[in-house]
Amino acid sequence: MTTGPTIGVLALQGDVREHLAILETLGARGAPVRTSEELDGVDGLIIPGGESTTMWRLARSFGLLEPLRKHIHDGLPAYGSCAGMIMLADRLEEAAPGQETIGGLDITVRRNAFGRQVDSFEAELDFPVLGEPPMRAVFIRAPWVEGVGERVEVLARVAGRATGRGVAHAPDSEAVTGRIVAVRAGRLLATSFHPELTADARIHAHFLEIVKEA
Ligand SMILES: NC(=O)CC[C@H](N)C(=O)O
Repeated sequence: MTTGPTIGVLALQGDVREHLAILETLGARGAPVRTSEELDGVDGLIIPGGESTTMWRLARSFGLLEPLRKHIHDGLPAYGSCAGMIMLADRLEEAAPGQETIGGLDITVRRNAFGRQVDSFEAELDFPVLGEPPMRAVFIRAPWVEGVGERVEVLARVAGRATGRGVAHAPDSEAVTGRIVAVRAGRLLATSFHPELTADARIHAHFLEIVKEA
């Protein structure tokens, strides 16, 4: 019997259900991951948006931090959105005291980079590997990528055409224009924004391709 890959969604905290729902629309098998046994059974892992400090503390107290590090070091494909990007970063700016990450991606990520009063905004992003149309990206207290290592491919940057959403304001476009918000290095993919909150499934489909190649 041929079956597709199983994609785990780290289910300690954050928007787990939204990722599982998108996987379902793509016909992929999603599975929440809370234990190291559940982690052993997946072919790829999504780390959702949420709050990276909470996710880190829970991963540590559930004894998942080291298993996560080991699997990712050994080549498990992983995709992190927002807090998930923070969890995959090798280096953090504005980390909470003592905050650790899983790491694996040779990037420096600045937490809450778009500013305190700018809790939330949407922007159209050119995302060449996904083609047309541009990606409508939702940023919620989002990080940006401050710097990338040599082997990291930059997939998208903020173009400055941002619109306010809810009570938040559009960010000052001069300060944010050109900021890196999506990267890939080998089997690791990360975005500052939340594709799981829009109907656009192209990032998840792209991640499924990475998993299938691996
Ligand atoms: N929407 C998000 O995932 C926000 C991330 C959050 N600011 C953090 O540091 O974890």
